Amino acid sequence: MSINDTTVNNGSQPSDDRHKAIVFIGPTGVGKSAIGQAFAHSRDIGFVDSDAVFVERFGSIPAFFAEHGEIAFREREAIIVADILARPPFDGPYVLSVGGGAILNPDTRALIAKHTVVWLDTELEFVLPRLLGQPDRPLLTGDVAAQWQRIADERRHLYEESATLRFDASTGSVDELVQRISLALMG
Ligand SMILES: Nc1ncnc2c1ncn2[C@@H]1O[C@H](COP(=O)(O)OP(=O)(O)O)[C@@H](O)[C@H]1O
Ligand SMILES: O=C(O)C1=C[C@@H](OP(=O)(O)O)[C@@H](O)[C@H](O)C1
Ligand SMILES: [Mg+2]
Repeated sequence: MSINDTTVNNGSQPSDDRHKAIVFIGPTGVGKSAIGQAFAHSRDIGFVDSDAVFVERFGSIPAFFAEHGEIAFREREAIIVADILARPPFDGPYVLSVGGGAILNPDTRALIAKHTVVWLDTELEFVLPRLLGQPDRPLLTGDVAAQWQRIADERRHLYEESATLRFDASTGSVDELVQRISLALMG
């Protein structure tokens, strides 16, 4: 199965462009953190990753999952995203990359709907080599391929409903993807 490169919805736009975020969502391993950061750098705007903020505040994500469980993680993740969007650490537009499960929270979905939401989409075959090399994702235990596919399938409708723009991030370098996303966003 292949994914069409881009799909643009007429998503709601924030009233105040000064604080407009470009929010990267999508399944774990697709490149939200790497591409979000490179995209921000290319446009000389701020970048924040909600997982990085989580680690600053609460330490390692796998250790937190092991000690407190997913529900506790989700509660803190939702608060972090809400804090960033309410009080952005930058003046002007900025990029926010969230964790793959952030969109599970309905309040988070409502908050990001006021911004430009870029869904980085892909399929298992493209991310699996990366995931196998990075055993730091607490939901991907045991059969990593089966777990990734199950989680991606469960969340797909939430990515779809949240996205302003869907982008096939399966192939291409980070810099190439940044250029393609820029073109798709700016026209
Ligand atoms: N297009 C790409 N090409 C090559 N490596 C990539 C690409 N996108 C991401 N990566 C690498 O894959 C890994 C997972 O990317 P990451 O940005 O952490 O994904 P996410 O935040 O969506 O989980 C990182 O090591 C990253 O550098
Ligand atoms: O998919 C998920 O539920 C998660 C994805 C991770 O972020 P990335 O999507 O950036 O890997 C991180 O938030 C945590 O391990 C949970
Ligand atoms: Mg990430």
